[in-house]
This record gives sequence, C-alpha cells and structure tokens, in this order.
Amino acid sequence: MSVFVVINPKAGGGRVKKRWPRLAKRLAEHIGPFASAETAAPGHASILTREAIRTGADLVISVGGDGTLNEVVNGFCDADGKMSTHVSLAVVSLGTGSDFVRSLSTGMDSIDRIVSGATRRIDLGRVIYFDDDGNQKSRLFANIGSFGVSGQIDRIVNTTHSRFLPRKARFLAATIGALAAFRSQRIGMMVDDDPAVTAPIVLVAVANGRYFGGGMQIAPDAEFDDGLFDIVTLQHTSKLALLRNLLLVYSGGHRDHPAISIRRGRRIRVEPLDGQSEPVLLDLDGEAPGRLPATYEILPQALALRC
Ligand SMILES: Nc1ncnc2c1ncn2[C@@H]1O[C@H](COP(=O)(O)OP(=O)(O)OP(=O)(O)O)[C@@H](O)[C@H]1O
Repeated sequence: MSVFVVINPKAGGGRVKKRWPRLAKRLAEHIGPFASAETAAPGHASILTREAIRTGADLVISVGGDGTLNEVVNGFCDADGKMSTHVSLAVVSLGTGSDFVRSLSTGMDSIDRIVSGATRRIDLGRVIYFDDDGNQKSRLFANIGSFGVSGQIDRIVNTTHSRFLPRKARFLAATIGALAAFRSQRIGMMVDDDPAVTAPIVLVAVANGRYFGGGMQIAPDAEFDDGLFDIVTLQHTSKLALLRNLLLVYSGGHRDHPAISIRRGRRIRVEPLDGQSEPVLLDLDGEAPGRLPATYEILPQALALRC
C-alpha cells in the first residue's frame, strides 16, 4: 500500500508540531514507511494530495484541522472535477476545532482508526458559489457548508488569533459578537424540486456531519452516509432570543426551537434577494470562501474513509 501524509504545520496553534512526530513514529511502526510533505501555504494541501494520487497513492492521511481536511478532500478531485474513488482518506485531527472527527464519533484514537483498516464510504457535498472577486468557484466539503452569520463568524475567528483563548471559546465569543450586530438577510431557497421559499434568515447549515463552530451540534441527526443533507434553517428572531438560546446548540437542544426548521434534501439552490447591501457570506468547513448565490449538491458515498 502506498501512503502519503499531508501535514499542515500551522494547524492547531502548534499542536501539529508538538504531537505529530510521536504519532508519526507510531504510524510507521504499524504500517511501515510512508511518504509525507508539509504544506507551505493555504491551498497547498489540495495540490499535494492531487499529485500524490496522480503518482499512485492508495491512502492519503490529512494531519491538521478541518481546513486542512477540506483542502485534502478537494485534492481527491482532478482538474475536470472527477473524483478518485479508488483512494482512501484518513484523518489525524490535530486542529483547534476538529468538528469533522467529532461528527464521526468513532471513539477511537486516530492512529488506531488508520491501522484498523476499516473503511466506510461517506457522502461529500459540492458547492458552486462566487468568491469575493465575483468569480464562480466549485468546492467539495466533507462536513458542513453554511451561510449567513456563520460566514461572518469565520472571518472574525480566522483573523483574530488569540494565543490565550482556545478555538471553541474564540468561536463562542465571535458568535456572540456577530449575532449582536447581525441583521437578518432575505434569501430565496429551493430544495430539490420543491417550490422556492423566501425567508429572512440568520443562518442556514447544509450539513453532512453534525458539528461546526468548535463543538456546536447544529445538525444533531445528520448522517455521513445517507445520501442526504440535513438543512437547518435559523429564521429571523429577536437578538435577545438568539443570545438566550445560543448555548442550546452545543447539545443539539435548539432542534425544537420555533425559529429552527430542519429538513432533508439532495440539492439546494439559494440566492440573496435583491436590495441587500451586505453579501450573504459562506462558511465551508470553518473557512470563508465567498458568498451567495450558491448551489449545493450531495455526492452520495463519494469518499472512502478509514475510520
Ligand atoms: N504553511 C502554512 N502557512 C500558513 N497557513 C497554512 C499553511 N498550510 C496550511 N495553511 C492554512 O492553515 C489554515 C488552518 O488550518 P486548519 O483549519 O487545518 O487548522 P485549525 O484552524 O487549527 O483547525 P480547525 O479548522 O479544526 O479549527 C487553513 O486555512 C490552511 O489553508
């Protein structure tokens, strides 16, 4: 078996540098020698992955956080958008949020997951959207894509690097700040072939996994392999209600709140409604790649995951 490991040395606020050498030794003891490379910049993990697959890797291991994983997953797709379905992915999660692995909830240590050899096929999401320069882009995601206040929160979290607050606390602080300043945004949304609905929203999560935001269980019933997104909509409600109920989202207890609706679907088309001065910003596995309009599509069982 040919194994290639993609390592983001910046992930986890130094955790990768501290913990990976010991984990690498353990991995080598179990699976033998493997090739590896460190990422040199944002986006590099996709390039490394694509090249490793082109030159014969059977298993690619992502070492880093959710952002690194997202880039590695995108590297499974060639320039023509074709997925490499014969290659497996494994995750050594050393990020600060690690929401993908939390959603997997295997209860196993990452190296044990890899050496166990068990593989599960999971769905991926693909989103077509516009970047901040107005160029149309396409990107895969393994965990959760969302838009609304979450896009603003990502931009706050990813630009304020406090060495003193863990990501979960930074996310909570950014969420409180962003919610306090946020004004609902009107969107038009069409799920599968249903008639389009328009609504003022605070947030919509298009979920393959369950957790985002460093431990917020936004889609408590989502399954990685059911061929469906769980689409969680938080409609306009008062700021006081938002802030008062915010902590419910960590346990999934927001599910029954009257401002929340959850449904399932395979394809979502969504656009901002005219007359809005502020763009509706996207969040994709914790990164902020652009804005609406966007189309989300599920790719059933597209990825073989060691878990
Ligand atoms: N050499 C590098 N220098 C700077 N940034 C990099 C480098 N390599 C990768 N990156 C970027 O680092 C960012 C953060 O990585 P990642 O999300 O994996 O870690 P994290 O934020 O600690 O974890 P999580 O998303 O789970 O909280 C990603 O956007 C990635 O593009």
